[in-house]
Amino acid sequence: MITISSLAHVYPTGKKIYFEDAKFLDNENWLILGDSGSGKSTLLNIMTGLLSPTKGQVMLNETNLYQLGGKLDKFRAKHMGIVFQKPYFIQSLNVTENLKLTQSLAGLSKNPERITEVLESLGLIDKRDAFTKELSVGQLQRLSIARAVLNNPSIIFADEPTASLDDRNTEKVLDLLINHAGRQNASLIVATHDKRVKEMISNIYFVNGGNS
Ligand SMILES: Nc1ncnc2c1ncn2[C@@H]1O[C@H](COP(=O)(O)OP(=O)(O)OP(=O)(O)O)[C@@H](O)[C@H]1O
Repeated sequence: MITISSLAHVYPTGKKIYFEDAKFLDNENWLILGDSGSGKSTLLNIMTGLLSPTKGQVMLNETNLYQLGGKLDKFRAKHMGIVFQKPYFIQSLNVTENLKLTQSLAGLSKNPERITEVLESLGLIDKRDAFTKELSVGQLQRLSIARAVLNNPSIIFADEPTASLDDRNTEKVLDLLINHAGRQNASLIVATHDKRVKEMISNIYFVNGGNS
């Protein structure tokens, strides 16, 4: 479960954004909706520990993210899966090596069986030795999901995961995300503008920019 309370962020430009308190429970799928510029990415960055909020707190179960100090990066790698709008991978490593890196950044021991299992479930096993530049956009997005679910995180975040995908791949990618989150009893939190995604997830958290 992830809980946000009294969250607000002020950018150096003076732009202030306030966020309603919320609890996102295990096994729940949520959409983060809001107009362009309302603060969806800001919220995801705060919830993933990438942007320290000006005020308020983020608790993942019993852990207060912003009290972790130097342990935050390893904590994130172990307990959170993140799918970004544009997948980025280490170009000089192949698919399997990129996933091995995800295990080691979380301080986990090597688990090649888990890598095989995840690649199989995402239809990427025949690409295990390929370099990421050899993958299509849809395959890269599935590899992002592989990386996000690999360490069995308790929460999976996705920021506009379907923006560059056609209808068929959008449905596939969303199905896979929902499926994997469900299998792991994780919560899934998706920020999107995509109407196609809105039909597939029913819990909605609105970001209204908290104009002030
Ligand atoms: N680094 C920054 N410095 C100053 N202002 C910023 C910064 N990042 C975002 N903002 C401002 O904060 C507000 C929220 O931005 P954010 O990217 O979170 O919105 P969003 O809802 O994700 O938008 P979109 O749907 O267009 O991606 C916007 O007004 C934006 O201009």
